[in-house]
Amino acid sequence: MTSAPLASRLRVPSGPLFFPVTAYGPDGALDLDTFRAHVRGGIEAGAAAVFACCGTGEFHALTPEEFQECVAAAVDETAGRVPVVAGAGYGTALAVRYARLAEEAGADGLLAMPPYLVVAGQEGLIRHYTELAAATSLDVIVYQRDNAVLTPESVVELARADGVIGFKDGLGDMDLMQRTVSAVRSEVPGDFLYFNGLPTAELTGLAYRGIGVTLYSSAVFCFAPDIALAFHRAFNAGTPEGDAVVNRLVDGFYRPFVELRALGRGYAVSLVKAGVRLGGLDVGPVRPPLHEPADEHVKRLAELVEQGRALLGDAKGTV
Ligand SMILES: O=CCCC(=O)C(=O)O
Repeated sequence: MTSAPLASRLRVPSGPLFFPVTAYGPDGALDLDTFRAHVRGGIEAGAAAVFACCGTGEFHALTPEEFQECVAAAVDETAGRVPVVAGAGYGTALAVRYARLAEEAGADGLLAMPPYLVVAGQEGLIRHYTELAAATSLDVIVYQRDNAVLTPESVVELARADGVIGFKDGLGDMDLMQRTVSAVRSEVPGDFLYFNGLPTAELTGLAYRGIGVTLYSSAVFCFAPDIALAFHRAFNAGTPEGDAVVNRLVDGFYRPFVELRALGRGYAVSLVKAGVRLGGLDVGPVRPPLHEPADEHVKRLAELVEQGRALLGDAKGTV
């Protein structure tokens, strides 16, 4: 068990960053046993970190009590082998409450989900994230998406703030992200972490690597860990052979998956959860306001996973 700082444990991950789904029983109640099995399976498959109760984990749908139970279960299942990062969101008061619940549950860090509803200005967003980082001993990764879009100047200020160790981009504006990476590199000494945090981050992995962002979140790891691991190995090889495998997986699996995911609102969560069920673990449905994917889309997902696995034979031995 290591007590190394979170940033050093995430900087060069030995495997994918795992964003588990949250399991519910037939009655819609939290199913901790199945959630534990899902987390255990991801760790045994090679996850380098567990990001519990984040977007894919339906942070928005959990009560504070359920949130703390899930984070504690993830901490227990990892047993210090890999870090557990927990979501913390809504307005500052609630985000701080979630942060304290995560700290009590033994989490190693926080992923700062966007504030709720309001489209705040930069001054308010900076106050929000710095107050969240000051509220507990947990380091914070700021998550840019939806109503939480930051200017490069704001990220420079946050990179200087105590307890803010990284920035996860879920927006996908490469011009903005390049200007942000450049501004922080020019003005803040140290090694700030950046993550490609798009819903299916592997699709744009090479583009983000081109601007120096090599860390990414993997939702595919939830339901097709073998495909996500093959991608991770090839992507991190940084060789022409590895990049050729990356492109084969993008062409034959990730692009068609992203195009399928685009067919339904909330599919970045509900289709991933259906994929976990296809793999044999009954994690239950999504909670409202999300809805279940159409049967034909789930059938197509099963076909895509088989198509992706067929590509793994080609990748064997390449990386
Ligand atoms: O690529 C996966 C995105 C997962 C994520 O960012 C989240 O669950 O919050």
